[in-house]
Amino acid sequence: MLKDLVKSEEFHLCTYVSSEDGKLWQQCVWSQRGKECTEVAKHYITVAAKPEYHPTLLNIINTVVYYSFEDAYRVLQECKECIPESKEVLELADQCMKNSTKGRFPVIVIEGLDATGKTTLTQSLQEILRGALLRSPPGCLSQWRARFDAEPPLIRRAFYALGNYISACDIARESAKSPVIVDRYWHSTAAYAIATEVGGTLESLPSSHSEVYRWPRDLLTPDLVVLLTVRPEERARRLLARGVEKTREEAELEANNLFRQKVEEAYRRIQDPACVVIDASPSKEEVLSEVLLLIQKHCNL
Ligand SMILES: Nc1nc2c(ncn2[C@@H]2O[C@H](COP(=O)(O)OP(=O)(O)OP(=O)(O)O)[C@@H](O)[C@H]2O)c(=O)[nH]1
Ligand SMILES: Nc1ncnc2c1ncn2[C@@H]1O[C@H](COP(=O)(O)OP(=O)(O)O)[C@@H](O)[C@H]1O
Repeated sequence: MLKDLVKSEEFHLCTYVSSEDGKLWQQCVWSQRGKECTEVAKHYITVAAKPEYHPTLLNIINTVVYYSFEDAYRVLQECKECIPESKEVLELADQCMKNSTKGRFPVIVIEGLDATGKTTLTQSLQEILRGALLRSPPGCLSQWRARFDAEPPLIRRAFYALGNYISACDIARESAKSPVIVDRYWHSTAAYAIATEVGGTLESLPSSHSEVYRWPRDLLTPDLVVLLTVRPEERARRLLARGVEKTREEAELEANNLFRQKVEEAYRRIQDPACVVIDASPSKEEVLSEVLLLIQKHCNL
């Protein structure tokens, strides 16, 4: 490109030089074919204060993380012409009560990266607590999941957000009858969206008090959220042993340690309710008994 510039009749070029006193200057030069370069401007470069939010954060709220049913619903409404499946998702969303209210029984959400043991633990908890086992996105959306996973973040995350609201409707109904165990819910939606959208290192994640981690006002709040964590090598061993096809994001988690760390850190920063972190590396039986103790303590069960 530079050689194309030099061939052109005239061009402007900026270079950065430091003066003896250590100051940094931007020197803009202008040149005409065959003539000497002429300095046209010289600017002193100063260090700006670190912005409150990482630039990639500014477009997260309500474009990849949704904080109300309406915001997520509106995105899929816009997609009805180009993604016909949106109509059916919206019809299911229409049937769910907005602002579903939790029943008198406790609602426990189990979160964690793939292969941390959520499926195993939630099935055992369902049996022991004689509760209902739900998941987000709910089964009624499974047939369209791959379709929306292929869409850009704006649409994909709206799909998962609506999935949480539809699951919330099921949680409200079931928690009137028995304890409810949920395999993934809002924390997964927010953590994967934030970790995917925020570039850079762990330091680029919004600070723990950022509004990006707040719980949606209109989404049913669980009594307890347990985050299962496992050492990366143990998780890889379990994934291999399970031999199940990974989602694109799981493949990404495998390949990209930084992305995995960002997802886990985003999980930990979400508030109201915050996750209770459990090391799920021990045996299934040990993990189960630790989580049961936690449930007894938090939910008086
Ligand atoms: N459930 C859920 N999954 C999401 C969401 N956003 C992204 N994902 C992706 O979907 C993958 C897992 O979806 P699941 O339906 O839980 O698939 P699974 O095989 O049951 O995963 P495990 O529950 O970890 O066994 C996650 O690992 C993410 O890569 C979300 O909002 N909710
Ligand atoms: N505590 C544990 N110790 C050893 N292996 C486990 C444990 N929990 C689950 N597993 C095994 O790890 C694999 C992934 O577990 P799974 O429950 O499917 O995780 P997730 O639902 O989080 O993806 C399965 O083969 C399962 O049998």
